[in-house]
Amino acid sequence: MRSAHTVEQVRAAEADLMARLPEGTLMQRAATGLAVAISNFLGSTYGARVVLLIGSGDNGGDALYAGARLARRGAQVTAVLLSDKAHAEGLEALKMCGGRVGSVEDIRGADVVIDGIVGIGGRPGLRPDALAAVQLAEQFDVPIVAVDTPSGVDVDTGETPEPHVNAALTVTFGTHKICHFIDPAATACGPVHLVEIGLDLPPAEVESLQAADIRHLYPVPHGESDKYSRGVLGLMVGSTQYPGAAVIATAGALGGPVGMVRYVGPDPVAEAVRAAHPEIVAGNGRVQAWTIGSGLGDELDIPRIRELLDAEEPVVLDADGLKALDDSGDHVDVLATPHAGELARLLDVDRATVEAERLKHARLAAERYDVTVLLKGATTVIAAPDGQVRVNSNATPWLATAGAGDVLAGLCGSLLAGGLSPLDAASLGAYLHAAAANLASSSGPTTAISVAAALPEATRYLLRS
Ligand SMILES: NC(=O)C1=CN([C@@H]2O[C@H](COP(=O)(O)OP(=O)(O)OC[C@H]3O[C@@H](n4cnc5c(N)ncnc54)[C@H](O)[C@@H]3O)[C@@H](O)[C@H]2O)[C@@H](O)CC1
Ligand SMILES: Nc1ncnc2c1ncn2[C@@H]1O[C@H](COP(=O)(O)OP(=O)(O)O)[C@@H](O)[C@H]1O
Ligand SMILES: [K+]
Repeated sequence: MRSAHTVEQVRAAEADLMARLPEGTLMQRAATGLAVAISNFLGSTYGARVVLLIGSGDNGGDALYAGARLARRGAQVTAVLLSDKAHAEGLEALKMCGGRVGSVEDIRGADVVIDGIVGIGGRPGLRPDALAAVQLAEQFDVPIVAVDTPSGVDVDTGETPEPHVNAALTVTFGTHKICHFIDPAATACGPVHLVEIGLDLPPAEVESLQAADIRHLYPVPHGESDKYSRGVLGLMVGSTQYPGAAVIATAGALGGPVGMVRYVGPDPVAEAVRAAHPEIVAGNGRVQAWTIGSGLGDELDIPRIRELLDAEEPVVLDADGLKALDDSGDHVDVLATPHAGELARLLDVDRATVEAERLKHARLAAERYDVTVLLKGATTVIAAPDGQVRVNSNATPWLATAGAGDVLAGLCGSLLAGGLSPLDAASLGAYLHAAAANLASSSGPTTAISVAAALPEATRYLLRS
C-alpha cells in the first residue's frame, strides 16, 4: 500500500523520531536518498552540471546536503540562493565539497535543476525570483527534480491555484504527501520516488492502490459456487438513443466475477445486447446488485431508479442515472461513478472547480449524498461516506475513449454482485479497468470493447501476481 499523510501527521512523526536520534540524522537520511535518486536520474554524475534552487527552510537544506554529495562524486554543483536565510550548515557542506554559489544564469546549460525552494512548509505559489528561475529551466528544457514536493503546489489538497514547479521526478521522504496522489498536483510531481527515513506513522489520509492490497478482494469462485451464488447483476443501462452503452456495460460486467447478467431495458436494445452477448438474460428477476444509468439519455425513469436506490440491493449509479440521486435517505450501498462534469452537476458548481479541487469535491459529494463516490479522470479518486479516500493512478491516457466509463460501471456492478462493499468494488474496479486498458492499449489506441475484452487477462495477472 502506498500511503499519503498530511503535513501535520508528517511533522508529528518527524518530531517523535527526531527526539530519539542525534540532531540532523533525518536530514542526512533524506539527503543521502535524494543524492542517489538524482544520480540515477542523471545516469552519470561525474561532470554533470547541477543547479540547486534553495529556499529558506529545511527543504533547501536537503538539497544543499545532496548537492554536497554529488559534488564529492564529481558533479559541478551551483546553488542559487532565493532567500538570504539558506540552511547555513548545508551551504557550508556544499562549499567544503567544491560546490559554489551562483546565479540563475547557471541554469542555461545545466543537466538538472533541483527544486529545494519549499517542501511541506510551503504555501501555494512561487515568489517572483523563484518563478523566474523555474521559467528559465522550462525555457532551456532543463529537467527539474523536486525535493519532497514540487514547490508551489498545495501539499495537503493536491490543488495548484498558483504557479508551481512541474517536475520530471519528485523525491520524497518518510511517506507520500497528498499532493503526490491527487491531481492536478500529482501530474506536476512526475514519477515519485520514496526515500525511507524511519518514520512511525498513523493511518493514512489517502491510500494509493497497488496489486498486493486488492488482490485478496476478488471473489474467486470455489467448488460449491454456482451462477447464482457468484452473484447476478441487473443492468438498467442504454436506450434507443444510446444502445451501444448497454452492449459495452454488459461487456464490462461479463469481464468481472458475476455469475449472470439480467438486462432490463427497451426490447430493441435488449436484442442488441443479446446479439453481442448471448449469455445474458433479458427482463426482470432477482439480482444481487444493479448497475444503473450509463447511456439512459432522456429515457431515464427517475421514480423507478429511486425505488431501486431505496431497495436492499447495492447499486452502481452512473452517468444519466446520477440525476436520480437526492441527498435525503441512506445510500451507503450506492457507488456513484461520475466524471468531473457529472460531479459538478451534483454539487451545483462548475466543472473547472471540480477539476481544480478533486479531493475536496469527491469528499463533499460522498458526505452530502451518503454514497461512495468514484470520481473518474487521469487519476481516479474514491471517497467513502465515512471519510476513507483511495486513489488509482495506473491508467493510461489511452483509456480516455468513448464508452470506457460504461465498461467501468458494468465491472463495478459485477463486483458489487460478487459481494464487495462499494469502497472495495470501486477500488478493485478502478484498478482492473486501468490494468485492462494498459493491456488493450499497449501504448496505442484502444476501444471500450477492447478494454472490456482484456478484463479476464488483467484479472489473471492480478490473481497470479
Ligand atoms: N522536519 C524534518 O525532520 C525533516 C524535514 N525534511 C525537509 O524539510 C522540509 C520542510 O522544511 P521546513 O519546515 O523548513 O519548510 P520548507 O523548507 O518547506 O519551507 C521553509 C519556509 O519557506 C517559506 N515559504 C513558505 N511558502 C513559501 C513560498 N511559496 N515561497 C517562498 N517561501 C515560502 C516559509 O517561511 C517556510 O517556513 C521537508 O519538505 C523536507 O524537505 C527532511 O530533511 C526530512 C526531515
Ligand atoms: N487522461 C486520462 N488518463 C487515464 N484515464 C482516463 C483519462 N481520462 C479519463 N480516463 C478514464 O477513462 C474513463 C472515461 O469514462 P467516462 O468519462 O465516463 O467516458 P464515457 O462516458 O465516454 O464512457 C474513466 O474510467 C476515466 O477514469
Ligand atoms: K521542493
